[in-house]
Amino acid sequence: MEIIFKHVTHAYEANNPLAALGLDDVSVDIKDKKFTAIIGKTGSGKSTLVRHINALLKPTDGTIMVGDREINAETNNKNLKPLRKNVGMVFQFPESQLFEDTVEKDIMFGPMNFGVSEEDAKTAAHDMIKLVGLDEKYLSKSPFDLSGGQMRRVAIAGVLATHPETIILDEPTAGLDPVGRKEIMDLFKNLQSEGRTIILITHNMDDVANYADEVVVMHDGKKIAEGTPMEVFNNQKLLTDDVLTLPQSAVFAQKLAQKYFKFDQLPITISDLSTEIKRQLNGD
Ligand SMILES: Nc1ncnc2c1ncn2[C@@H]1O[C@H](COP(=O)(O)OP(=O)(O)OP(=O)(O)O)[C@@H](O)[C@H]1O
Repeated sequence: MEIIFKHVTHAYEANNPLAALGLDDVSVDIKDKKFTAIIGKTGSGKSTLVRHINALLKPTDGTIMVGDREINAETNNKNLKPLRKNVGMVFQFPESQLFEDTVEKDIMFGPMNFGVSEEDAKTAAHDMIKLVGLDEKYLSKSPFDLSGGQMRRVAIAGVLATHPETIILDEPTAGLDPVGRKEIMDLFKNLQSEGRTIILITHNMDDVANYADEVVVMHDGKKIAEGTPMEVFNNQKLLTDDVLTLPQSAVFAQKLAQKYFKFDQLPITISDLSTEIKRQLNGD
């Protein structure tokens, strides 16, 4: 689903003209079926931006088009269910939202809340637990007997069980080990290849380089850049202004460029870097 922000401003403290804006005149087009990463320092407005997509927050000014649904300052809270069914949101530490006494009931909660029958919700729970890489035997366990990584997967399964077309992830891998992180990121990339639109907030620049098609850079409530990961990580102004950090491969390439190698564009993934090094060593 295409999501278009048109001049969106969000004032958390509308009555205080001195307070910083959560969003300041942001226009951005998040493309259908793409994997878009939202990056920027702490407090730059990333979470505020994505919370407008399912109308958890309403703009003070401007509009957001989510498919053909418009969200603006006047949008009321009635009839938001179709939107929220279509836009699944995985918050930071989603396991903190688990509350049922079995994993199965927890995963079924979302679909049943959206009017799906108990039988279909059960089927969804069985399908989704496998999709997130857990055995069906976990369905009868208490979510609170699981490890942190397993709880995270159950919480994600609960969001996926409503079959949202767009999935918003607010640092979904925070606190996971590298293997757990890669498995979860690969899962989201697979969901994208099945036709979902993925929006990821992250502080992990390697995940941006490895998984995203598009990047939006936020700073002080404003969108200050957008483009492919290659374009954004090679944007000298962003680097000089210290608004973003680089993926590890690009940092390594910068070091190599001080002595032995020359890069017209900084490689941003291990595979790009090794291809470029091989090319230069062969004198191509
Ligand atoms: N509930 C709130 N009330 C008042 N101000 C808020 C509220 N939530 C966020 N803000 C402010 O809005 C601005 C943007 O915050 P936001 O949480 O969107 O940033 P972020 O980029 O997601 O940060 P982080 O990376 O730490 O999650 C910050 O100045 C923040 O202090």
